[in-house]
Amino acid sequence: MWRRRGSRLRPGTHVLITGGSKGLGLALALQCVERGCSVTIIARKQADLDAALQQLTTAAQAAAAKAAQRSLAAAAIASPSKVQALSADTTDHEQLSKVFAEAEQEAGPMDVLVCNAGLSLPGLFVEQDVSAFEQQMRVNFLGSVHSAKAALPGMLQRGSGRIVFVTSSLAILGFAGYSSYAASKWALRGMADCLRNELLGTGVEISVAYPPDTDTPGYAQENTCKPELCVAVNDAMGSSLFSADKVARLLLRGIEQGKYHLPSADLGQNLLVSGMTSLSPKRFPLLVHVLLGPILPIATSVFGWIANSTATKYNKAHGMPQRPQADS
Ligand SMILES: NC(=O)C1=CN([C@@H]2O[C@H](COP(=O)(O)OP(=O)(O)OC[C@H]3O[C@@H](n4cnc5c(N)ncnc54)[C@H](OP(=O)(O)O)[C@@H]3O)[C@@H](O)[C@H]2O)C=CC1
Ligand SMILES: CCCCCCCCCCCCCCCC(=O)[C@@H](N)CO
Repeated sequence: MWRRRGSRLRPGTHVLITGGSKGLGLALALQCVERGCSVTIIARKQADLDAALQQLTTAAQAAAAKAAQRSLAAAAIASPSKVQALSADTTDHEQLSKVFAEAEQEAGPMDVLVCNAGLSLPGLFVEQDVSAFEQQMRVNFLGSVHSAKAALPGMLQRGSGRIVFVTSSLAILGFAGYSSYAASKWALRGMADCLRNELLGTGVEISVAYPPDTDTPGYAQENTCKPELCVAVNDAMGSSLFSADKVARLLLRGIEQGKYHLPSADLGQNLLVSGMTSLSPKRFPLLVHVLLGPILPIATSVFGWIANSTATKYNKAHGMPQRPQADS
């Protein structure tokens, strides 16, 4: 097995989070600040950045006061961690490189980059415009490519760093309503697998996150255009909604442990991730899989059957053209 190097998130560690002004990104930023890390958040809208920066600054002051009370490191007592909020669009390479340089000038070399900025536009394939495919590819996939490309040269030069790609449960499986979104997240997962192999031994490491449904502004937004069929399949599989705090806590734990596949709050999902056929390390030790034997493929088949029968019934009930019946 490969030796993992954890990324301790301690005072002074500089974590840069794209899409850190809201939702999961903001939850991650707040928890990093609580640990005393220097945090840079990046997003487009200035008003949201300002509001987030205020929250982060308050959290940084509280963390410094708490550290002082416990008389921890003198440095932490003297100065709360650095927090900054910078406006950039992750799909614009030039803008992004400029703000990354600015961020590093202020808070030191970037130790951890979290490529989190993204959006979900659910829709049925036959109804959704190609522009939705393009937009999600541009932000979810290419935005993360630009971010990683802007951070990598410095990390390679220093021989250390971690890049975290936030994908989705929909980078492990797929069902009705997510054809455009899942494609962008599967692309990201594929790139991460290749990049991980390419960077072995350089000291720069990769992590991939697969969040489940998470209670964020983005989730509320996607629900305004989610097709009924998508909701039906999602519900039939018993998918639940998790708080951004909980999802963020698990991700940061996985980052600190140096995991490639970051843990999810959902056991079924963790098993699915572990069972993925790829060359990347298993989420659970190989022995667990050997001992589980046929149980995992049987369990995933049951979920597959549920997803398929739900969609088949829905399409029949809602007047989708049906396959002609053979003459009897
Ligand atoms: N919530 C969920 O159920 C799940 C979410 N995810 C993934 O987690 C990530 C975060 O999601 P969530 O917190 O729900 O999203 P939110 O919509 O709540 O927040 C998205 C953040 O990304 C920023 N952002 C969006 N586009 C860009 C861009 N082009 N350049 C820079 N910043 C951008 C937004 O700010 P601004 O608009 O100002 O730029 C905002 O800060 C996404 O990648 C999403 O796909 C994965 C699985 C489940
Ligand atoms: C042993 C086998 C167990 C199988 C468990 C299967 C559980 C399926 C849950 C599907 C959840 C989909 C979440 C989408 C999250 C997302 O990305 C959107 N909210 C877009 O933002």
